[in-house]
Amino acid sequence: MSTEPKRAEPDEAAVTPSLELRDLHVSFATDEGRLTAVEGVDLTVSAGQTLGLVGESGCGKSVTARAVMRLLDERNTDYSGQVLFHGTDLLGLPPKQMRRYRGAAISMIFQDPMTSLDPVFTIGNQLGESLKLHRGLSSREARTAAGDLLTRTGIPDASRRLDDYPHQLSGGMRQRVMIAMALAAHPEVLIADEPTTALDVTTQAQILDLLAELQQDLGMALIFISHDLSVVREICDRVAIMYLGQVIEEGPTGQIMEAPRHPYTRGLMASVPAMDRDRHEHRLAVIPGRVPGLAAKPDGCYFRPRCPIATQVCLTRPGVRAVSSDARVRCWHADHPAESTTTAGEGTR
Ligand SMILES: Nc1ncnc2c1ncn2[C@@H]1O[C@H](COP(=O)(O)OP(=O)(O)OP(=O)(O)O)[C@@H](O)[C@H]1O
Ligand code: NI
Repeated sequence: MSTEPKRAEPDEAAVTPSLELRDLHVSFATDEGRLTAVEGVDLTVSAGQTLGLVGESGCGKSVTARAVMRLLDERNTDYSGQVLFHGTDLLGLPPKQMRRYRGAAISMIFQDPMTSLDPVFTIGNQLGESLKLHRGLSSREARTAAGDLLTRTGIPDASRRLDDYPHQLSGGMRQRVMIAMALAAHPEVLIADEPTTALDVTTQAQILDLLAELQQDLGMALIFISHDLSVVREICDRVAIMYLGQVIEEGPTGQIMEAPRHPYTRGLMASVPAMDRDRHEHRLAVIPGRVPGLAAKPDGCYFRPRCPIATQVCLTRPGVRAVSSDARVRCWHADHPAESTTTAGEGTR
């Protein structure tokens, strides 16, 4: 708020973005024709900042992340728009040059650690290779650094763990190792795609705390992908809510949580029991209906068939509107912020 005293550290506006997505579109050639999974996404994240990417299953969160990393199979994928890393458009890079960024300047961690850990090599071996490659360390230096990294991620008795294979570790420990792997190159941008979904509640909380702490210490820009608004509330500075490939609302976390404008965001909010991290099934049932397939996008506003306040105007596709200096929404009926629990009762215009 403008009435708050100025703090000593630079404010967000003064920081240049680490990563900027501009009008990103991602489509796939499929048997059903060309399907657009990401449609006009604009997002920015700066050093030291955490951006949450939220939405139900199939809304395009992972495709957005994988597009940034150029991890999608490019034989049947089309991109348009830009993914700017300090001004360089990653989408325009030849694959060879992209490899210099992927896993180095920009790193990603996944829900399932086994997708990034190789079962046939020890933890120390894998971490060490990454450290040698990205930081030019000798084998001996790499082993020491690997132990330090594991310690940093809260693995007890880290130097002994170096000789373990991934299957010898618990799920939570594997997730920590994966975080260590992702951090080995000192990335400027870290993308975490539902990194705690597969874990029990206690371990989830520990991993989230760890991520938040490392992000602060290392000053990374963090993109945190989740179904779960209650988790996002704890660690994200800003949130972008996605629906069917579009960002439908975006802004500072507090503002979005306290005064969501889009009916979809309100629905998500209403389905979050306070501070409860382990009841996905119950929550997702609260918004009636389900996310349509990409081959069956509705006319007009994509959320219209499920929306409690849709009117005639919603048959026309809404554009993005600024609702404050740093928040945007894609809805015809977003003029008045509402209590998060209120999803109905707004009249027509
Ligand atoms: N290679 C592909 N070819 C065709 N469609 C795809 C491909 N990859 C993803 N999709 C589709 O893109 C849409 C967005 O998928 P995405 O994985 O990004 O969703 P998400 O928001 O990450 O969901 P979840 O929360 O389940 O992880 C889905 O409809 C998915 O089926
Ligand atoms: Ni996903």
